[in-house]
Amino acid sequence: MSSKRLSVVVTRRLPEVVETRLKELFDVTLRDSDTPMTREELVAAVQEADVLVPTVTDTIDAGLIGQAGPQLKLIANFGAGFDHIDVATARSRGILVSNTPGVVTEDTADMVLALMLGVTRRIQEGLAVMQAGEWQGWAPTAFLGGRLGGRRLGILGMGRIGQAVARRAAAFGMQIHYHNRHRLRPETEDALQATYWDSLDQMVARMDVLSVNCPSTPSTYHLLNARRLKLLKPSAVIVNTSRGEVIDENALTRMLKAGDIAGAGLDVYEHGIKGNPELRNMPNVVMLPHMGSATEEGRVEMGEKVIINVKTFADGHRPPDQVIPAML
Ligand SMILES: NC(=O)C1=CN([C@@H]2O[C@H](COP(=O)(O)OP(=O)(O)OC[C@H]3O[C@@H](n4cnc5c(N)ncnc54)[C@H](O)[C@@H]3O)[C@@H](O)[C@H]2O)C=CC1
Ligand SMILES: O=C(O)C(=O)CO
Repeated sequence: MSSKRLSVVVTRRLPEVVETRLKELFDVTLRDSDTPMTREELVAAVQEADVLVPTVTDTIDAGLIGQAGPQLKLIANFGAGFDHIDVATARSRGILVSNTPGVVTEDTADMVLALMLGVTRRIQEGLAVMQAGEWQGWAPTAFLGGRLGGRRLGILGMGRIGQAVARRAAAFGMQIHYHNRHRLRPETEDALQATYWDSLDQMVARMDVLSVNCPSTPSTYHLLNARRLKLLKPSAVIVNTSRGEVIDENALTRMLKAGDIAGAGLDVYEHGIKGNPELRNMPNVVMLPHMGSATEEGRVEMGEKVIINVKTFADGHRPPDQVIPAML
């Protein structure tokens, strides 16, 4: 397939430099407004495109893939997570799927540490007092938080981002623990000085901070359900930058309200962009609008990965970041 003639439809605005390069390489349809496509627009896109470039806000489910024209051959996602794409249905119709892993790792791990500090050092409360002009001056007993150093960090999902979190947290003097689908190789475990827990229940019960870094898949849906959340120590803090669906958000909200855990740092939500209104006004909850990977540099690198995936496909090869259903 000649890359010049490949028809590529992009569902959201991307950094200008990425859009310019896409225009140079392909017959590309870019989005004018920075809003998600409607379902009707997505249907039209899969009926005309050889390659669809969606992102994490698009639902590419079996119903949509079923309406795709026979020309659709690649879904090149702008994003690392691919829980919004029905990869198995795409595969069954001969449509390849690719994503953008790796380039989001360090920025997202930075944000995990920012959320940890935000909650444990009460940054939100301090900020609110300063913004309201209500600061009464330094006091020995004001705004006392907890020290990260010496605390036990449990990482659920020790992949790229989980390991980048471990490296940062170790530099803060935290003790690193993890639960993962597969145990790491001994040399990797040694390098990270990380302790493996086969039992997620046992790890959850012993941690001071729990960072959620696994993908959203059928097997991780509500992995942190009400029963498991109750195992957390009342002094524990939970940080989620993976996907909202991994935590039962209603159960988490109830526990935070009851003071059954100390706090939460959240970048992603189970109940959509409006979030869970009850969470919003809690001083011990730091909420961000899904901005874990949001750096100028990272977004350009994500675009470059998309371009490499599409170009490689156009040149007759499998995209380097091909996603396969077994990865779920
Ligand atoms: N907040 C943000 O802006 C961003 C969020 N993400 C989210 O972070 C997730 C992780 O990204 P990466 O670290 O790059 O993925 P990765 O694939 O490198 O790591 C995920 C790890 O989770 C483990 N895992 C999968 N299922 C599990 C289970 N049932 N129990 C325990 N461990 C399990 C895997 O074995 C793997 O080690 C993405 O899938 C995405 O949802 C990614 C980038 C930015
Ligand atoms: O890449 C992802 O999966 C995100 O959530 C945004 O970078």
